[in-house]
Amino acid sequence: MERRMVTCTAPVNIALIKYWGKLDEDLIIPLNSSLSITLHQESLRTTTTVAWYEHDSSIRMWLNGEELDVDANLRIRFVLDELRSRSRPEFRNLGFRIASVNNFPTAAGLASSAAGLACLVYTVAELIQYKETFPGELSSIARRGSGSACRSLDSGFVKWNKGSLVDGSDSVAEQIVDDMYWPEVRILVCVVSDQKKTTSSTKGMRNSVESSELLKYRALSIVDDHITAMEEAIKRMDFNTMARLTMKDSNQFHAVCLDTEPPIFYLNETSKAIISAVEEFNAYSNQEDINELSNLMLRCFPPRLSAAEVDSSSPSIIGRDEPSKPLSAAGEHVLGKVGTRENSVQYFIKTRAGPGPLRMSDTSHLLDSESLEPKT
Ligand SMILES: Nc1ncnc2c1ncn2[C@@H]1O[C@H](COP(=O)(O)OP(=O)(O)OP(=O)(O)O)[C@@H](O)[C@H]1O
Ligand SMILES: C[C@@](O)(CCOP(=O)(O)OP(=O)(O)O)CC(=O)O
Repeated sequence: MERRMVTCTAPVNIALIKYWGKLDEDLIIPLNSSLSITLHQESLRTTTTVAWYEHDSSIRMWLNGEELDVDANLRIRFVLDELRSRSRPEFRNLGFRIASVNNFPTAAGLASSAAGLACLVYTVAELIQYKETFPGELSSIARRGSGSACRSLDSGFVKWNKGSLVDGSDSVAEQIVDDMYWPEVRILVCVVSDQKKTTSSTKGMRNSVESSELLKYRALSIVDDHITAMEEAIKRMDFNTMARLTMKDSNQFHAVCLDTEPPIFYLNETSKAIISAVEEFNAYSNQEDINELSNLMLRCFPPRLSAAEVDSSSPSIIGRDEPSKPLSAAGEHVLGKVGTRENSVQYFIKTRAGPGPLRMSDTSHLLDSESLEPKT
């Protein structure tokens, strides 16, 4: 049999209206619909290579060079078994060899599970040459790997409909507009910490479902209206409404975290100072220019790392070595109020909306074609 190996990349998505809480833990059916922006893969991406293994049905997988215990990772197993069962009959007893790398910190709140599981699903689907039998079918498989992953299979702005069927089959993602629709939108990611979060999203949302009264109110009475308003704002390219709703939802999500027993603290003093600085900047100016904002952020939060220390190949990283530029009057005003906090931010990533998963050429494979282990 011809050896088949496929390599693809997939994007990170950042929720503007957040998914937090499951109606069904096993099926990963969310309590509420959510909506995200797909970030450009020139900045943040997962790359995954999947190869068939002809000798038996075993699965081995390496994440960022370290071998994973696939048997212990039920979600990855589920996704792979689900897709393998949809391959041609002669392939169903074969194994997989998989290598994946994230070009950004894993499990630090930068949606690595979203990019990672979306990439895995897309790459295996390419390998087995699977065509969706209904719109969103691949997103419903990715959802079983990690809820937010279902939103990383499309470009631009994407909505995950919670659905209403008990088996979760209509809990799928759909694109609102693609990445070319509103090309002016820019995203500045402030990496405050690149360490693993102390509470994973899965555990955190489980605790919130069990203990937060605010979460129930949010899911039942607030989110649907916010999703409708957000979708309309995106379609008419109304930046102020989109930004206001995004902040409202993010603050509400952190309020739910505080309302959880035991309380979850994802924001630290630096994240709060960043929020205040952006609020000041918006209140004082009509500036929609990302360069103005990033100049100000660099002055208020001079980063600890240089771009080369993070990833010398990425043009989107703004680090310690970025030359500082003169501030506008608004910037000077905010800097005067907020002050300077050296080394509290690791680095910044300036990016924009981008495409969904992409298939790479054969020269990009992460696995050695003979040993089927990661290339060194
Ligand atoms: N490239 C990848 N391929 C497959 N699985 C991955 C990949 N990257 C991350 N994961 C899985 O996702 C887990 C991390 O998910 P977790 O939800 O804790 O963090 P996060 O996604 O970075 O943060 P958040 O969901 O809050 O944005 C990893 O432990 C691993 O199981
Ligand atoms: C705060 C969030 O990023 C939570 C993401 O949670 P996950 O999708 O990582 O959770 P699981 O479904 O348990 O894998 C909000 C969001 O992306 O919508």
